[in-house]
Amino acid sequence: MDSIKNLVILGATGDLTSRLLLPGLATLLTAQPERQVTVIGADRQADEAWEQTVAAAFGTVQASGPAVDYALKTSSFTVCDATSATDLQKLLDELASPVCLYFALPPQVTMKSLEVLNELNLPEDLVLALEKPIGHDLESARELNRLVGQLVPESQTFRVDHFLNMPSVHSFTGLRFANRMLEPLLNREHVESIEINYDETLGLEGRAGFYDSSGALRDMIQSHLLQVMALVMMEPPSRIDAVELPALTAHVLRSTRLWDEDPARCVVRGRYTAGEINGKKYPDYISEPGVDPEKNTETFAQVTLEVDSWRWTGVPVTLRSGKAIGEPCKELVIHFRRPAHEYPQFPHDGRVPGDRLRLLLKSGQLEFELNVGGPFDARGMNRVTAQTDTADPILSSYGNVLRGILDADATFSVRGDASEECWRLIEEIQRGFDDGSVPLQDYAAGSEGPRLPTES
Ligand SMILES: O=P(O)(O)OC[C@H]1O[C@@H](O)[C@H](O)[C@@H](O)[C@@H]1O
Repeated sequence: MDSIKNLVILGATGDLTSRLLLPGLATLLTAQPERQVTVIGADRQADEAWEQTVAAAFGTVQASGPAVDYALKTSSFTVCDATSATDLQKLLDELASPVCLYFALPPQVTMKSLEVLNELNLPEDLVLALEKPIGHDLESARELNRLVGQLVPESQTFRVDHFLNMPSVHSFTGLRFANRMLEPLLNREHVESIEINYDETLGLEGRAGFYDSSGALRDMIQSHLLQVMALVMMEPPSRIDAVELPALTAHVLRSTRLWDEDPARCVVRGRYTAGEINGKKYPDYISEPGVDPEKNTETFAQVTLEVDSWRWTGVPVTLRSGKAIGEPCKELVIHFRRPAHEYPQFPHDGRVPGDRLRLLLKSGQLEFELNVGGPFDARGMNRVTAQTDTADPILSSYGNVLRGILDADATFSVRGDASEECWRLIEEIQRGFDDGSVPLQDYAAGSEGPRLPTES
């Protein structure tokens, strides 16, 4: 399929468009000056300031060059109710194919819109881009995937996950397969445990409407962290393409189960209470406007899993994400096993600690924490941290997302069955929430989060 020239954003007046989609597109257009993309903003109400919105969003990333100028010149806004058959048919009839419909809409509206599209004559090469959440449980995810499958083939369906498209996550894939230092070690023989942590200082930030029905488990673990885990732990692909990666990441997710049958022993959940971070005061989560205290929504979730496969059985993988955390880590950490043999000349009678590789997800910086020093060196053995700065990416996460969509390349998109596997796991965890075996612990905003199972 030709690369897509007409990008329709449904829900264009929303925050996602101005904060992430348009700046992401601008990074792509700056990097690829020959690309011609026309952005059509669409929403129920007219937006007289659309051109300024596009220009301002492009300005946030210092976009420049012919592709940026072309997009600024050709962009337009159209009034379109995404749940109206007449509006959608008119919109599609007026645009030259191939077209992408990007659903930057609340999930219920997206679902309604997909149902309406099912009644229309759709162009054969129509591409659909769907934001998370894909459903709210396993059954609704299946229903959504079934509906989308009636509209367009899977290869034209993009379930967006911007973590899968983070520059740091892409560069880890490069590090793993572009040299021999890492891939031979990534298995149960050499790896002790893996952590993926995404703690944020952010609190609710006025998002109760969405977040209070979601919580940390669904907002962050169901989607982003499980996807990153699957990419990091997949078998080596024979090609890096939209056939291999979605198949291999789905394989990891199918092999994943809770570390312990009893969620109480491998899941932690918490909710922040009042506190302060960097001089900013946070109220109790339950006092935030729009929050329903009866919902018991968690703002912190930690889950330990096992990928039950020849490569990974026995290696605990912990995924963690919390809001209002004092010193937030956003990282992938691979803990290696200790050396296979002990030498009395080494510290602690030879029991030196295992090495550690840490990837900072936001900056892309890599840290290797290694044991170094000679056995007869009077100074003894040291730990050194070597840092590799891979920051300054050309495309932002959403730039990568949009490159994939506009080139109809689903290599870093979430396949339907993978989204369902994630819900299978979430439902197992949810059972521990519902029966009270995983208590909702309080933690003060600004602290490290709730107490973990190993802490007294
Ligand atoms: O750090 P980033 O790229 O903004 O991603 C984190 C955000 O990802 C979003 O998908 C979640 O809904 C937010 O709650 C979260 O804060």
